[in-house]
Amino acid sequence: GVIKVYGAKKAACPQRVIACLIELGIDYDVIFVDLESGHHKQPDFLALQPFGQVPVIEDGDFRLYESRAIIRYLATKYSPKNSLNNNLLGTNVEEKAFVDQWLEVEAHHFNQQVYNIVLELIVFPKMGKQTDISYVQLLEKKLANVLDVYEERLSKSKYLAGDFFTLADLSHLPGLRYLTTEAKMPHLVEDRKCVNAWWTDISSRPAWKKVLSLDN
Ligand SMILES: N[C@@H](CCC(=O)N[C@@H](CS(=O)(=O)O)C(=O)NCC(=O)O)C(=O)O
Repeated sequence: GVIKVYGAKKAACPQRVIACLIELGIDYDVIFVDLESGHHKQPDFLALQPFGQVPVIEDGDFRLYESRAIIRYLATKYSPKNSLNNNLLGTNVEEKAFVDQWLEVEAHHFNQQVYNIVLELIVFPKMGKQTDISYVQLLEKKLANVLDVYEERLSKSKYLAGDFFTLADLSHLPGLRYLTTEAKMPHLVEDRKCVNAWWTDISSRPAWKKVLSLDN
């Protein structure tokens, strides 16, 4: 049956899952969860996801949350077997390990800064809360140091895990989009030749462009 994605098409972590579903050519339905109205904190949703966050997927009677766990599950279950150039999980043990390494780096180093930048620059102002500019400047500095590591890696490898696009690259798409648009920090990407070439490449993939064309 069709996979259900509880979330919103404009929300970063649901976008991570939807991009993966489209890359794999899997049918899905988004069940809108209105974060603005706090639906994600209501008992009916908390029964699906105890932390009150989106996305959650349902694949038949199998339910899963945490977007990075979801994309690993989808790629494992639905990747065309023995396909070389579009195996999102990597094609050998070392490459698979690099996919895991860079997914962890994205979650613990990259996303850590981007998430707080988005809170300070986008979420808090919507809630009438002041932006802590000096904290944003600290986050930007930390993120610059993280992206220097990416620049070094991408000077040696076309994609983070090797010669092909994998979940490690895909996982960065929502955060990099925020950074280069609403967060008004495109220089963090554009000032780094290899990071910029990588971002241009992965963000021009049809699946990601499809995600950006979805409403709500
Ligand atoms: N680690 C989780 C994070 C999910 C998350 O933070 N989702 C946000 C929405 S978004 O960041 O994806 O846009 C959310 O539900 N926030 C509401 C809340 O945390 O109360 C994942 O990867 O799924």
